[in-house]
Amino acid sequence: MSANLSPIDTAKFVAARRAVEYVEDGMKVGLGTGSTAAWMVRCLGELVREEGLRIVGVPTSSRTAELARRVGIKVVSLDEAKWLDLTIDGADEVDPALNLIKGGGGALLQEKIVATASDRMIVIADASKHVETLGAFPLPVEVIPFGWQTTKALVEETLSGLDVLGHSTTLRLNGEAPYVTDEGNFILDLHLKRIGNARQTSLVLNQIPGVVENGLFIDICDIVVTGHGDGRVVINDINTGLREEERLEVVESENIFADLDD
Ligand SMILES: O=C[C@H](O)[C@H](O)[C@H](O)COP(=O)(O)O
Repeated sequence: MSANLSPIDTAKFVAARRAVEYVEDGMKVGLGTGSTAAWMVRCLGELVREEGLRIVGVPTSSRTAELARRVGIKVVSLDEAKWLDLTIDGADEVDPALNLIKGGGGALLQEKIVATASDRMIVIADASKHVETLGAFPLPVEVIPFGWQTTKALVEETLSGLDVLGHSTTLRLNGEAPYVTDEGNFILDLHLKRIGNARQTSLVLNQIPGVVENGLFIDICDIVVTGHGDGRVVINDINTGLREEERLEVVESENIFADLDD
C-alpha cells in the first residue's frame, strides 16, 4: 500500500525509517518522545514483529512507553538496561554543530538522561528543525513545583546578566493548569533573543536551585538524519564529518500506518 502522508509526515517518516537501520540485533535502544520519534517507534515495532529483531527499548516518557509496548517492543527501565547502545529521538532545533533544543513535548529530562547514557544519539528531524543559531524555539526549563515563581524570578535575573533573555518567561500550561511532566515537575518556556553561548547558558541555568534540567543538548548528538517531504534523507555525522543523501520510497505495510494518533 502506498501511504497518503502529508509532506511533513513523509519527512518525519523517512528520517525515522532510515535511522532504525542503525539498530542491530541485541541492542539496547533509547526511544525518544514526540511526533517524529513516534514514527521511529512504529518502524522499530515493525522490525520486531515482521523480522524478529531482538531489542529492548528504554522509553523517555510514559507516552513513548505506551506506544512501544503497543507495537511489540520489549520495554525496560534505564536502571535495568544500565547503558544503551543507541538513542534515537527528535528535536525542536538543531544547529550546525548538532547541538539541540529539546523539550517541546515536555520530555526533556528523561530524554537527556537516556541520551547521555547511550553510546550514540541519533536525532531524526524534518528540515524545518535546522537553524544557524539556537534560540528561536522557546527553551524549555524543567523546574520543581515548590517555589516555582521564585525559581522563575531567579532564572530571569540570571539570564538578564547573560543578556540572552527576550521578552518573557512563561509557565507551560495544560488548559488552565500547569503542565506537569512525567517526573511531576513544571516547565518554564524561555523566550530568548539569542543564545550566544549555549554551553554557558545551560550550565548557568542548571546552577539555579529549583531548576531540574534545561532543554539544551550540547555535545550529546552524534548523527542527525534529516527527512524531506519528497522522500530524501540527509545524514550528517559530527564525528566522521560524513554527509550523505539518499531517497527512500514511502511504500509500507498497512500496520505501520494503522495507528496515527501519536
Ligand atoms: O519533549 C519532547 C521532545 O524533545 C521532542 O523530541 C521534540 O519536542 C520534537 O518533537 P516533534 O518530533 O514532535 O517535533
